[in-house]
Amino acid sequence: MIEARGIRKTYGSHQALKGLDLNIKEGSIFGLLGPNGAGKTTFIRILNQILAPDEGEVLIKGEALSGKHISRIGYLPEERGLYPKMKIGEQLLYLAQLKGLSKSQAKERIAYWLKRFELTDRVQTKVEELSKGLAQKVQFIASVIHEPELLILDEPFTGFDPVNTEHIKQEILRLREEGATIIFSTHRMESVEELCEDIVLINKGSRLLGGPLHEVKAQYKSGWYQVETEKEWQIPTGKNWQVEKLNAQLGGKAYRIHPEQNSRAELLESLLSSGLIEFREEIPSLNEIFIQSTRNA
Ligand SMILES: Nc1ncnc2c1ncn2[C@@H]1O[C@H](COP(=O)(O)OP(=O)(O)OP(=O)(O)O)[C@@H](O)[C@H]1O
Repeated sequence: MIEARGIRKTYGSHQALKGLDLNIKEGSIFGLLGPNGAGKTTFIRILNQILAPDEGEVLIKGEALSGKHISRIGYLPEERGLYPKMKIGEQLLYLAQLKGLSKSQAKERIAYWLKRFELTDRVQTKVEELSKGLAQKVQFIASVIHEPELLILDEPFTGFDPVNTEHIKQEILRLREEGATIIFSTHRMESVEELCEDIVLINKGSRLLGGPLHEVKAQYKSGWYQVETEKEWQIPTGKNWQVEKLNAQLGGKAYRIHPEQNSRAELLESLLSSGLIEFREEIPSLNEIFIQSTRNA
């Protein structure tokens, strides 16, 4: 859906993007990650054509990104941009028409979305009279009202309570099911783990790592296992395995074990003879991967 090649952007003497390359698959939820100041917003602004790159190109379905794509993109910016004095209904009507909907189409979709978000009775309420979470819902509606093919969500969960966060997650998944490609930028790694198939982590304007989330996680495995056995377990003789004792959770004996490479089968066999209750490979969280990789960069 999106191919970015060699994107460079400089503000004054500061290079915000230093030749960024990335690919985003059609119909996927793509995590655009990176520490503060990495260049994520700059890239998002380039996709939205608020900024032009100094060098490089962005292709959308193989075509150079241009003005004609604007109505096919939806954007939920991190800095929210609603007019505080406008009523919700008027506000959405205005924004939907800006994205190319006719008045009657816009009214129909507004009614549909306000109902979905239980805001129908607030249609005459001014944005400034809404709580942060309700205003966020209106902003979310504004970004999806024209049924964009590409939806860019910058920190979409800010200001939402856990129930509304879950509601928005379900809406995002539903939009993906309906065919939208979604770019999701956030510092909340646990929601990236829940939603994204592919990620890119950018740091200081360049790609640090990326790919399918499960492959990224596999690359960062430490080789440690957490296990619980019914009986005391002894390391088989002649093995140079590292072992730490843990608190048992299931009434047995618990360990953290790092066998030598390619010894997983042997480890399992040995544990089985002590009555294996639980066996779990330690998979690093995306949060750990983020911290470790950006610290080492
Ligand atoms: N208009 C601007 N003028 C000058 N420098 C800018 C401007 N906008 C961004 N920058 C700088 O460019 C770099 C990248 O900023 P950008 O906003 O793209 O980062 P980000 O990854 O979105 O960060 P955050 O996670 O903090 O939102 C930063 O060093 C920032 O200070």
